[in-house]
Order: sequence, then structure tokens, then C-alpha cells
Amino acid sequence: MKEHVEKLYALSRKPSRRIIGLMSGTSLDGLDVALCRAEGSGPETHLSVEHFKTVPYEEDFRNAVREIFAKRQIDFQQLVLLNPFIGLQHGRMILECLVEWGVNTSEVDLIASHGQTVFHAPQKQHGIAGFPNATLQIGDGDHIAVTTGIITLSDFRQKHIAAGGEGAPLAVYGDYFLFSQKNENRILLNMGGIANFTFLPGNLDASRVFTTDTGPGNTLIDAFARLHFGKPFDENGRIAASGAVDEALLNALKDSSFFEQPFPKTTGPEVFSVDYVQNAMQLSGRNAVKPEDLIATLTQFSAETISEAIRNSMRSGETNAKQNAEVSEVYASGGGAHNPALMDAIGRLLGQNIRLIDELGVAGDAKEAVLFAVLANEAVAGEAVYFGEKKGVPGVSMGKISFPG
Ligand SMILES: Nc1ncnc2c1ncn2[C@@H]1O[C@H](COP(=O)(O)OP(=O)(O)OP(=O)(O)O)[C@@H](O)[C@H]1O
Ligand SMILES: CC(=O)N[C@H]1[C@@H]2OC[C@@H](O2)[C@@H](O)[C@@H]1O[C@H](C)C(=O)O
Repeated sequence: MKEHVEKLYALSRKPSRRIIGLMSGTSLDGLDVALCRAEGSGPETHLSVEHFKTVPYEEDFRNAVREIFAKRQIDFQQLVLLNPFIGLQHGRMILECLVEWGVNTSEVDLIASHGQTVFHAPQKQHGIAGFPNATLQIGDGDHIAVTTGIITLSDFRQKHIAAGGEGAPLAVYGDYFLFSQKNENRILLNMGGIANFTFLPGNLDASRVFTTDTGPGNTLIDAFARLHFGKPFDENGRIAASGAVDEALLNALKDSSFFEQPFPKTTGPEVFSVDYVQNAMQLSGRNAVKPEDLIATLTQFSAETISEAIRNSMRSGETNAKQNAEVSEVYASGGGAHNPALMDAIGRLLGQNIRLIDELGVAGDAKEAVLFAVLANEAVAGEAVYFGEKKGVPGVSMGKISFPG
């Protein structure tokens, strides 16, 4: 119906838009819901977060997703059922948040839904000749639009792949628009299940922006905190602090082809899994490592691979950062920023104080949801931005449009 297209056209011309950004990451902790007010677009985007909440997932929901999450062999029906189910659940969670915040659905212009990643398979990882980079996020956008009555953009990663990327990291676009600062080189480090960073040059040159995943953030720490301690994660890094790093195991953990691949690159729990760690334990003959030493080692593994990716990408000229001559301030976000064992180790390895993204005006836990709101804002109101010819940051609009009726 043409009324929907006209509504979309009208909101693309509004001076500001109210957009709900949604993120449900690899940690499966819950749905991050950020109600944002966005003015302008591109490097002139001004965004404020009006409300933010992480709606925790019920254990049943989490287990249903875990049945198919990052697995090569699954019950196909479970995948098909979860696609609309997650869309419906996310739609209902949004409605609950709006009631809690006293905001009517008619006061929201757009929803930007990341969906739930269930499998990430860049070509370098699946290695199957003739098949492209691939990734799958479920939680159908039509179901969110119909449940909420709000125009919904979803499935952002496919266009990135179609335009030559690996479908991730997408944070780079919003990072550049919201957090670039003249005369300060910045590294925005996000530590969710998987860790990634964006380099933002202080000369604001979009073609020098750089982004990559670095490997595990919290995913392995979480998996073994669950297995050995019955806890969802290592709260405040206490378990890691009580253990000692096992060097032989650490070396075996670092011996993966992912770390040899050139930048930029992406990965997921498909690679960095319980099996991955158990394999490293076997290869290093460290099967009997104490649980607290294992958590300390996994924390150090994340810290070292994060800091080495930052160092090496700078050195290799990916960022044109002139062989380390230019210092960057590092701002952390994501759940890993709450883990002092991880933060301190990265600070020590990089030899600098790691700051929090919160200093730049957006709460670290809300950042990824906010960045999807920025992508939706760009899709409806942005102009083309040229990020240069290098891989990983194609200048394309992203998100598929679902109308509510
Ligand atoms: N107080 C804390 N101490 C230690 N770790 C914490 C704390 N709070 C959160 N975390 C970690 O952060 C994780 C959640 O992080 P986050 O929500 O950023 O991940 P995500 O968005 O699911 O992942 P991704 O960015 O990979 O998609 C938890 O699973 C836990 O490992
Ligand atoms: C395929 C996928 O969902 N990747 C996530 C994941 O979580 C962190 C890292 O791996 C990053 O590449 C990405 O998410 C963020 C939001 C991104 O695209 O920037």
C-alpha cells in the first residue's frame, strides 16, 4: 500500500527521528532495547539515548536458541520455528519497554532490529570453493513490524556481504558518525561474546577508518564459567583473579589459523567454542588444568588476542597509522568492559589506560543497539558516504524494510 511508502518518505525528511535500536548478541543474555532520538545523518548525526533496557531472556528461550546456535548439525524445524518466534518475542519485549517508559507506539518512527545471529560463516572460515561469505540472523522483521505497528528495518548484514564484506563488524559506521573526534585517534573496542574494534583517525578521513573482529571476548570465559562453576559469567573477573595463567595452554589456544589471517576478518562461537578449548587442552597436555586457572588463561587469551590485533593492524599499516607513531585513545564497551581482569590485562599489554565509551556519552551496554539505530537512520535519511576502497567498510545502505500492514 502506498500509504506505507509515503509514511516512510515523510519520516526520511523529518529533522529528527525516534528510532528503537535492538541488539541480541552472541552472549544470549537478553535483548538490548535503546530508544534513540536521531537528528541529521552521516557525520552530522546527533543522537541521544532516551531510554535503554536489556530485557533478559528466559532460560527456556535461551535453551531453545542454544539448540541451533553456532552448530553445524541442527534440527531444521527448530530453526524455522525460531525465526518467527524470536520476531514475535522481540516485538512483545519492545511493547513492554514502551509501556514501562510511557511512550506510545505512534511516537516511534522506526525499529532497527539486528536479530539473533545463529551462524556466522565467512569464506575464510568455511573454505568451500564457490560459496561466498555467509551469516544468518533470525527473528523475522515482518513479525516485529506487525506486532508493534512500527516500520521495522532488519537483516542488516546481508547487504554488507553482497557488497564485498563479511557481514561484520557493522559497528564501524555508527562509530565513525557518532564518536569521531578531530585531533584524537580513537580505538573503540567492543567486548561482547566476540571482540572487535574500530579505528577512527583524528583527521576524520573516512577512508582511513578501519574495523575487524579480534577473536573471543567473553564467549569462552562464559562457557567455562557455566561448565565448571554453574555461573553465567565470571562476575567482575573474580574467578580469573583467583587463578594463574597456564602458559602452555595459552600458547595452544593462540595457535589458530584465524590469528594468521590478514585483517579485516570476522569470527564467531562457531570457531571459538568449548571444543576449541578442549582441543587446545589436549594438544598442550593440560587436560587437568584447575578450573580457576582455565578461566584466568581464557581471560588472558582474550586480552592478548585483542591487544595483538590492535597492535598488528596498526603496524601493518591497515589504518595508515604511521607505524605506531600516532597514539590512539582506547574506549571500551560491551559486557567485557565490566570485567576488571580483562580490562587490566589489556591495559597492561597495550601499556595504556583503557577508558570507557561511557565517557563519550553513550552507555557501553547500549552502544551496539544504538549503532543499529544509526544504520536504520542512514538507510532512510542518509546520503552515500565513501569509506575508501579497502575491504570491510562498503559504503552501502543496509536493512530490509518491513511495513506493519
Ligand atoms: N560484571 C561483569 N563481570 C564480568 N563479565 C561481565 C559482567 N557483566 C557482563 N559481563 C560479560 O559480558 C557479556 C555480555 O556482553 P554483551 O551483552 O556485550 O555481549 P553480546 O552483545 O551478547 O555479544 P556480541 O557483541 O558478541 O554480539 C556477559 O556474557 C559476560 O561475559
Ligand atoms: C555475525 C555477528 O553477529 N557478529 C557480531 C559478533 O559480536 C561482536 C562481533 O561478533 C561483531 O562482528 C558482530 O557484532 C557487532 C555488533 C558488529 O557487527 O559490529
